[in-house]
Amino acid sequence: MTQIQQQGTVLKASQISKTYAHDGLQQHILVNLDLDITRGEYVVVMGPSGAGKSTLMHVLSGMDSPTLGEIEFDGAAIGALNPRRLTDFRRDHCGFVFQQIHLLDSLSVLDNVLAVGLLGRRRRRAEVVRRAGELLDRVGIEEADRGKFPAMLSGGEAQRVAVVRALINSPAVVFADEPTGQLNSESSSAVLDLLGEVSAGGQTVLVVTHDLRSALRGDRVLYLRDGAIRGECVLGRRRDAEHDHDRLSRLTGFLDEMGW
Ligand SMILES: Nc1ncnc2c1ncn2[C@@H]1O[C@H](COP(=O)(O)OP(=O)(O)OP(=O)(O)O)[C@@H](O)[C@H]1O
Repeated sequence: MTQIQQQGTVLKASQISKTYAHDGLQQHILVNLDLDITRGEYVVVMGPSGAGKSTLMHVLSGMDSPTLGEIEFDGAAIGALNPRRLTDFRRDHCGFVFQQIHLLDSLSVLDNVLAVGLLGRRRRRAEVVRRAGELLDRVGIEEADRGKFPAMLSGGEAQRVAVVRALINSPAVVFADEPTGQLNSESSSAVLDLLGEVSAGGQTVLVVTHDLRSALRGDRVLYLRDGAIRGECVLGRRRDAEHDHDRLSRLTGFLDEMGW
């Protein structure tokens, strides 16, 4: 895998389809979908339940493979990687906030984060510990809670730890499926601020959400229905996204048009 380009397309999906077979019937979840994502872009995916949003995230991140079509990361087809290289790709370049990727029950909060932070790349432990502390502070996980095991956390706390774990390696692409689904307004803002910052710093962020406030943070909002992108709303970059009325009216207008 080559070095990440400084600009241009970081992730490209060409004519991807995903089909599942149920009782002899085929269910087409993604249908001939094309998508180009620019390095550093903050892309939001919205759409009705069952539209294929999570499936799209799984396929784009190499967690699952498309039935047809190709995904390229930085110009290299990830479908051509053998299982070991694919694991390396995910470890070195991707961060995940997916419901299916649970925290490890046998590790404390801090160790869950460090386990990912110390994987693969040679990084100084002290530096990883410092960064973990900084990120945990940012999402409001107190020092006293960092020795706790996942079973002792609320759903919202676990979700915030999962966000920190996804960011600890400064991955090129952060895939976040409903990262604020279990959070109150204050914690949501903390998580969304962090995602905005990493994107401003050049990392690419992909967020699936049903929440308008979360969607307002995106540079571009895609609307997925029946496995295809039915439209997109380019909001552009804006720091104070939640208080920008023009941005809100453009997004709500777009979502009305999409039948949301
Ligand atoms: N592994 C699987 N095997 C069979 N069907 C699947 C599988 N994964 C997803 N599906 C089906 O694909 C469809 C799309 O699911 P997906 O989770 O991608 O939708 P979504 O847009 O993320 O929905 P939601 O907003 O409710 O999370 C659903 O009908 C789901 O049942």
